[in-house]
Amino acid sequence: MSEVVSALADPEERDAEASVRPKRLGEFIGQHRVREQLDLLLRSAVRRGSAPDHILLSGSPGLGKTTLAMIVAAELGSGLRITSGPAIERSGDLAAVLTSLAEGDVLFIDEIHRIAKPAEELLYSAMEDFRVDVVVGKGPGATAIPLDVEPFTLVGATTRAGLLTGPMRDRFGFVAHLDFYEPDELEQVVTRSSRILGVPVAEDGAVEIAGRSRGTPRIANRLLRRVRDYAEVRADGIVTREVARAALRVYDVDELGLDRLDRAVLTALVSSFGGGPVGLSTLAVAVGEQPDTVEEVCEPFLVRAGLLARTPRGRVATASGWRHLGKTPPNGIFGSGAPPAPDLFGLES
Ligand SMILES: Nc1ncnc2c1ncn2[C@@H]1O[C@H](COP(=O)(O)OP(=O)(O)OP(=O)(O)O)[C@@H](O)[C@H]1O
Repeated sequence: MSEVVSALADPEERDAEASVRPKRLGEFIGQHRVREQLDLLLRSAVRRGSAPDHILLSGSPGLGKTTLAMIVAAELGSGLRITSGPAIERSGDLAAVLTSLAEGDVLFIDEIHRIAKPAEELLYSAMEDFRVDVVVGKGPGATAIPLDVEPFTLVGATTRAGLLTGPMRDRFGFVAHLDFYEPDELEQVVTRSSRILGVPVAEDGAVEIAGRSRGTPRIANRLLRRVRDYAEVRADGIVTREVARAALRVYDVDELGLDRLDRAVLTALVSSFGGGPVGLSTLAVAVGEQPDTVEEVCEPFLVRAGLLARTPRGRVATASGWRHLGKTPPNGIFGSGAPPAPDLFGLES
């Protein structure tokens, strides 16, 4: 996957990201409705002196779920424990985390839809009754030992809300979906981060970066760092529109913000499969990526940008998708009339 949108494997990138992470709700840009609702939830809990309801956050990678979980703990003045669904393989792993929580702690479970089934069941009783039954031994001699869990708030994050089981979803008292950000909000993200990082950015430079950030703050911050590198080495250090454009050409980010992988997906769809429909796994093989990456990282933005649509028969390139690649869409193709609806068949999870 392109380094510009890939996950944060690099510790340096992780540190750079942490340094610009908003610490309090008031610093969190955009997502006004979610922010207002969270503000009420947290303030009322503080006033009552009790733990707020469990919180479920869904949305594409890099939209601020981890940031919000940290903010929840900060606003409550509570401790924060962070884990992830794939890291919890056995229910014993989860029981150990749960029973070590202090009263009022916030437990953040990223990718909660990937938690193993037995651990998920253990989580139900912890969320509802602040109690877990730890099974000791095997077979007929196995005994369940009930253990108390201090009242805590679970913050679950998922990129695939549709994959959560009903019982799991029902146990969250507050459910919020994070949307892609508007360009003016991303411009604020870029301006704020440039101040923290000490990078001189002209207004038109911030606008240019924001417009190519795929609606995602993480990408806005990452593009800012790459454009800064370019400005320092090949220009006078100031990020202007021209500098941003030249830098993003080097990094293969086009004017809509599509990177190499996004374009590879769209190109495969149009050139190898005649515009579709084609199944997700076939498309993923064609671009040499995991189906999950194509589905969770590329598709939500391509769908939102109106370049790709998901249909019951598979993925199809819209007329705008063809045109974005400089090709003429065939007659009668999906989306050649009205602008395509983001997810016509409700397949987006
Ligand atoms: N609303 C926001 N305002 C300012 N910066 C933000 C906002 N949301 C996210 N960011 C920035 O984007 C980066 C990525 O955010 P975060 O790690 O919270 O995303 P995420 O949704 O948890 O992603 P993933 O699902 O991949 O873990 C953070 O470093 C943060 O600085």
